[in-house]
Amino acid sequence: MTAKILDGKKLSKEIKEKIANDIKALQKSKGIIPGLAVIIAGDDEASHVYVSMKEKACESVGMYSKSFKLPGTITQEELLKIIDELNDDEKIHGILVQLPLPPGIDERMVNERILPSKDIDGFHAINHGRLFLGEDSLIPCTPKGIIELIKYTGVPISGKHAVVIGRSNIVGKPTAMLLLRENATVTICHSKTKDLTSHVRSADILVSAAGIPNLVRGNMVKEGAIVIDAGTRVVEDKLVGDVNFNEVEKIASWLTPVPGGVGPMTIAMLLQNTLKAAMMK
Ligand SMILES: NC(=O)C1=CN([C@@H]2O[C@H](COP(=O)(O)OP(=O)(O)OC[C@H]3O[C@@H](n4cnc5c(N)ncnc54)[C@H](OP(=O)(O)O)[C@@H]3O)[C@@H](O)[C@H]2O)C=CC1
Ligand SMILES: Nc1nc(=O)c2c([nH]1)NC[C@@H]1CN(c3ccc(C(=O)N[C@@H](CCC(=O)O)C(=O)O)cc3)C=[N+]21
Repeated sequence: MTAKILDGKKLSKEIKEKIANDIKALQKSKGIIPGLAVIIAGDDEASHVYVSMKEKACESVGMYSKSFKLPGTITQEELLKIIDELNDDEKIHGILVQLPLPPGIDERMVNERILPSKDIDGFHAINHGRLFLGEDSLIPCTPKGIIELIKYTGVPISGKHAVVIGRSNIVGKPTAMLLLRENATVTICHSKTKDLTSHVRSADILVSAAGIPNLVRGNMVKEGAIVIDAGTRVVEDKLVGDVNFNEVEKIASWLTPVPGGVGPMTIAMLLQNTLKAAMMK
């Protein structure tokens, strides 16, 4: 079997076109232009690249965006003050604080300061809690994008065995919860998992979000599985995922590339969440 490529770039483009139309309609009916504020502290090069991608994406769909490029020496108090101002800013519907933050700043405290209704990353405890309760909420962008990609295959999720590698609060855990919501039987693996291969081998749907290149090899994957590679790591100036693409391509039914898979979907979902937050007003 040769896997069909799950093209996140193409799907994200389709989603962005729909968002652009919805924004026009919202502006016409209610006079609202969705606005996103992105805060970045420090001068990590990769983070700045992501932030400029987000700015460009906002512009491409007609969204208002405002970026705060802060020095790595910013104090927690100063950062919290900016969030307070943005919470009160009528033009801003979504606030994103680019992670990781400089050392000494409490990420949880910062995320909890964002109004849950403006938390378009879905990292506030209220939004995590709502997701776990199965209530409507702002859902973290990467997990949301992963589910969209799986749905795009047209293969039903219900009753399938889904294996998620990784249990972080921003990718692994919410992805597992969304798969459960779609009625998959879910296994979560992590660094202490014994015999990762035996779990992965029984997966009809595999999502890898560990950040370890070559973690998933061809001989670990079940014939015909859907494989989503959320991992990203720069190796010799190239962006690589967790999955050995050439090996797994021969076994899986569907496979996401890196780049061009989960990454562009994350950005599309960020815009979708900002639109949703603006529409909730
Ligand atoms: N494309 C995109 O839009 C995005 C991509 N990413 C990428 O996704 C990956 C994960 O991100 P994030 O969740 O923030 O990362 P974390 O480092 O927070 O989490 C990594 C997870 O992988 C687990 N893990 C590490 N090594 C192994 C192993 N050998 N076997 C099984 N599990 C393992 C860890 O287990 P334990 O909990 O035991 O430590 C942990 O749960 C990264 O590569 C990141 O760059 C992230 C966000 C967005
Ligand atoms: N508060 C917060 N929210 C985030 O959503 C968040 C964050 N912090 N910190 C960093 C991670 C990482 N992240 C990515 C987004 C897009 C791509 C993406 O579009 N990547 C392209 C390639 C880009 C390249 O070539 O480097 C792709 O995979 O095709 C990747 C990674 C969002 N993150």
